[in-house]
Parts: sequence; structure tokens; C-alpha cells
Amino acid sequence: MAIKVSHNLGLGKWNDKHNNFIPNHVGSFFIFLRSNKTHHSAMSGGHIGCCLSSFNQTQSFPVMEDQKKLSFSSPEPVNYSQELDVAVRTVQLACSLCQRVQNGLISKTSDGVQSKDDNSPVTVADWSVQATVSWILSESFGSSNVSIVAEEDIQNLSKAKADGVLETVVKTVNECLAEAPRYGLNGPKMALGTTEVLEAISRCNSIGGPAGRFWALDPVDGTLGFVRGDQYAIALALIEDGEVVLGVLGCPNYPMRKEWLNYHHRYHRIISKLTPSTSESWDKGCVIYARRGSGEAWMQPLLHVNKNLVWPNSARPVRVSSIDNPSLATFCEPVEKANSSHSFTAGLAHSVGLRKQPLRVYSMVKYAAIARGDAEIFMKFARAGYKEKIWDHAAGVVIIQEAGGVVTDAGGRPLDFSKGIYLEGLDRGVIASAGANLHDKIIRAVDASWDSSAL
Ligand SMILES: Nc1ncnc2c1ncn2[C@@H]1O[C@H](COP(=O)(O)OS(=O)(=O)O)[C@@H](OP(=O)(O)O)[C@H]1O
Ligand SMILES: [Mg+2]
Ligand SMILES: [Mg+2]
Ligand SMILES: [Mg+2]
Repeated sequence: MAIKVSHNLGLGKWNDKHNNFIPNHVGSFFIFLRSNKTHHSAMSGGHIGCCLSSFNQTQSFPVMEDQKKLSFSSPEPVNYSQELDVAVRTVQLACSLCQRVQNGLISKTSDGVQSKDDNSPVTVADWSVQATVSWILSESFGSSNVSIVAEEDIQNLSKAKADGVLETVVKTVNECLAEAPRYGLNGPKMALGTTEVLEAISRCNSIGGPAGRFWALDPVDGTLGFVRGDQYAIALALIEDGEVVLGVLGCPNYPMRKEWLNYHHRYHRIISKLTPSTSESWDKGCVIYARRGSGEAWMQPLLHVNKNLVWPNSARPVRVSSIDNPSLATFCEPVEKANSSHSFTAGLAHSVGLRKQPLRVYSMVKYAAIARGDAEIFMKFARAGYKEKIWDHAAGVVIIQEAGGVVTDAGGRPLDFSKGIYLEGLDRGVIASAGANLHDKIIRAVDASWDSSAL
């Protein structure tokens, strides 16, 4: 049978109490399927479950008899389809912003990179993505329902010497939001002013914690990779009562061949030499996402700005590698020695029998590589005293777990996202593996060599 669904549903509010979505527009009709597969149908071509659209037309959709029953049955646990749908579209939009800014940075010799108080880099893209994601989430769910923990703040941006940067951020955010309808998202009616952009950035002032719902955002993870024209990620996760329930990772430079993940510092030159300009959309860049408990992780190609594509986008499932023989396994780790001890992991690799060269990649693209089956192990052992932040891990952890992998600290315990902005109580380091066998071997090797390490 077929049922008429209005595509011009506009925005509404999720009602937690009644577990349903209430559209703002009177007369709009919304079907929300409470099936485990709902998010996939929304992402991969089916439109049911998607409440945001740029189209002003009605369309007929076939609805199975049992699906119809599901949509009108009594309330069941929240399945976050609405949140996942908005999050994936928003990360796609953010990827296009970053690509534009990165291309501009690389072609210019001028300094588009600022330094924060800890000397780490921050760029127009970091602030612009944070403003854009914050604005879209508030617009989609109502600002009083949205709480965000995110990396950037406006202190550095507001500094007098960063005046030109602030102007560029406002311009970048508005250029990006003007594209929102192509992603099925509503943009602002009028361009945002400086105050609104600063407000959107500083609204991300949640400090997380054990209760309630908040988003964790790393607008650009691997900023160093970003400014070097290399790998970086946009990471958005939803955390509820201390558990990561959704993870979305945008990886705009994820190459078509996994070997090219390794070409840091030279990535852009190599890719532009080897990739024909007419390459297909799967060639470079993807968005990977998962919902906790679904047992599935999905990957979309980037929606390429220049190819006149509009939503909906296609998706395909991803799964971790089945390799569990250490001699065939590849491990990945941060590029910078300052962020993780390369000598300690080299020792672990040797004792476990990992024979391949480590894949050194900036950012949470490492988590994406494990989820896609392009590498089997990820290890990070920061220097003593460094506290890992939740936005550097949340999205990647749920994606790997749903793709079939394992993520724990070096003591074998799950990462704890319930203690505020830091992964408090993290035991030594973070280990992610394609399977329990490899994981146990690494953990045993850490135990055996930790005391004699300098960490
Ligand atoms: N000293 C130190 N030790 C450990 N980790 C640190 C340290 N300083 C920063 N960071 C965080 O590392 C994030 C980047 O991690 P990566 O795995 O991408 O490292 S690397 O850039 O490949 O070396 C990076 O994320 P972004 O700031 O979003 O780029 C930081 O949050
Ligand atoms: Mg980060
Ligand atoms: Mg960052
Ligand atoms: Mg940073």
C-alpha cells in the first residue's frame, strides 16, 4: 500500500515524554518508524524517518503493513533515528566546509592558523564547523533541548589580533549554511551576524557528566593534519546518561586506497597527481556512522559540492577486518610522537608479533580505518599527566564497537564518557582492535612491558 507523506515537514521537536516527534507546521505529517533499520532507510534512499527536507512537494512511498503497525504502536525505547539523520547530514555539510577551507589554506602562503594557549593549532575551520553544527542542532531540535560539549571557545577568536579571522569565520559559516538545503537541512532565512556566530560557538559550553543527553563535538580533529593538507576528521557523538549512543565521523580525505592513509605531509600532492579529476564520488572522503546496540556501522560517500548532487545519499555497511593473526595485522597510531609514544608501541608490536609498519594517521580517521577493516589495531599512549578528552574518542568508539570491534583502556575497561569533558580514570592508554583475540594479546603485552617503560 502507499501512503502520502508531506516532504515539506520543516522542523519540530522531539518529545521525550511521549517518545514522538512533533512537527512545527500544522498539517504536516510525519512517519517515524521504530524499527532497528530505520536510520538506514532514511540514509540510503528511503525517505521515511526523515523529517527535514528541502523539497516542497508531496510524494508517495510504499509502506509495508508491519512497518505501518510499528509506526503507530505504543511507545518503545528511543532509537535516535531523528538525531542520527540530522547528525549525518550536518557532518556532511561540515565536511564540505572543511574541504573549502583546507584547499584555501594549502593554496595560500599566508598564515591561516592561530595558536591556542597550549600552542596547539586552531583554524577558521575549527570555529566555523563548531558554529555551523551548533546552529543546525539548535535549529533542528530547539536550542533549549540541545547541550553540546565541544573543543573550541571564543576566547582566542575574540582577541583583537584575530579580528580578520572572526570576519572570515562569519563568512565561512554563512557560505556553508547557504548550502544546508542541499543536505535536506534548513538554513537561516538571513545571513547570521557576528554576534549570532559567536553565540553559536559559545553555546557549546556543556561540561558533560553522568546524567541526561548531550552532544560531543570535535569540529576538526587532527587540526595539525588539516593544516598540513593531510587527514583530519569531524567528529560528532550523542551521549546519553554517560553512554555514547550515536557516533558520526566525517573523513573528507579518506583515500580510495588504504595505503595512501600513510602519506602524511605529502597527501594532497600525491592524491592530486594520482587521482583523475573526474573520479567518482567514492574516491575520496566518507562519513561513517553507527547507533549503539544496532550491530551495524554505515558509510556514505561525501556529497560533492561541485557535482550537483542532492540528498538522499547512498550508504553501505562497514565491518572490521577478520584478520586475527598478528603477523598479518596492521596497527595505527598518532603521527606525532608527542601525542603517543612510538617507542612503546614499537615494543608492544614486537612482542605481540605485529610485523607490518605502523600506519601513522592524524585524527580519528584511525578509528574509521579500524571500522572499515583497513587496519586491525589502534593504540594511543599519551604522556603521563595528559588527560584524553571525550570528543577525541566518543564517535570513534561506538562506530568501531558496532562494526564488530573492541575498544577499551589498557586495563581492558570501557572508556568512561560519564565524568565530564575528560576520560577520567583512563588506565594508561586507549586500545581498539578488530577482535577480542588481538585485543587480549595487546593488553597482556602492555601489562608485561609497562613497568619497564618510561611512561
Ligand atoms: N600532548 C598530547 N598528548 C596526547 N594527545 C594530545 C596531546 N595534545 C593534543 N592531543 C590531542 O590529540 C588529538 C590528535 O590526536 P591524533 O591521534 O590525531 O594525533 S596526531 O595528530 O596524529 O599526532 C588532538 O585533537 P585536535 O586538537 O582536535 O586536533 C588533541 O586533542
Ligand atoms: Mg581532537
Ligand atoms: Mg579539534
Ligand atoms: Mg585542537
